[in-house]
Amino acid sequence: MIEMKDVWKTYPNGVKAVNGIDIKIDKGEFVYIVGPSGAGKSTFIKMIYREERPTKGQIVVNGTDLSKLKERQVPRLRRHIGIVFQDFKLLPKLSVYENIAFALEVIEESKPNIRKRVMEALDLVSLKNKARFLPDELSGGEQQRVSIARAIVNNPDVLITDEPTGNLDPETAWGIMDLLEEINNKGTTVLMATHNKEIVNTIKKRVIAIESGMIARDEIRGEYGYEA
Ligand SMILES: Nc1ncnc2c1ncn2[C@@H]1O[C@H](COP(=O)(O)OP(=O)(O)OP(=O)(O)O)[C@@H](O)[C@H]1O
Repeated sequence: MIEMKDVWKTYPNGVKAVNGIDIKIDKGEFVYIVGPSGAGKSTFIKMIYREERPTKGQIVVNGTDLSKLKERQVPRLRRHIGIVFQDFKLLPKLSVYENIAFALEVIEESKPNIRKRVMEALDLVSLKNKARFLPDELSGGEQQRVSIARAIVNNPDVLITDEPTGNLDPETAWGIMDLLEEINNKGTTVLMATHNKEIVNTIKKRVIAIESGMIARDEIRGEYGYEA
């Protein structure tokens, strides 16, 4: 599903963010990416959806060798990858419905099809009743649920989340975790970069720890392993 072979990333300013990573993540896994601030977690994640390109090494996602991917083929890769950010990144002037539909309209789905799929996604995140609301009329947890609905509306093979609970209070964060587990149980691979010690130590999953751009630990049912 996701495979990295001897992957390195040096940014143009000389920062060595990833220093020789080998990893394999299978279809249907749920993986936490943990590690100190600045360790390279976001860089690792960004390379999977081709937001950043490695300086060296091979990355294969869903059978596609990303180094062979032309710029115009990147949207097709992203159709198989849902992405959720800490700060939601919803479009402020579009309604909840439109924010989610936007992800489908760009791939030229028919209107009835869009409606069906957006409402299914909203149903999954229990927000059908807020379809017409604007993002800033929602709580943080609701906004994060909208961003998850947007990420999964294309039925992606992989859901990548970078600190999805970072801006949420603890109770809301647990609700987001229920949702990510539900999505994972339907077969979607979930990758979650997080600093949330309590969640990692309670909902046990594979833990990949990155330190100084290298894999420091890779455990099947791991612990967070750092002070919160
Ligand atoms: N676009 C960039 N240009 C230059 N350096 C960068 C860039 N993005 C990240 N870095 C540097 O690369 C290193 C790894 O950053 P990265 O964001 O991947 O870490 P992280 O583990 O996600 O950190 P955090 O937990 O704080 O989000 C850091 O030293 C950071 O300053």
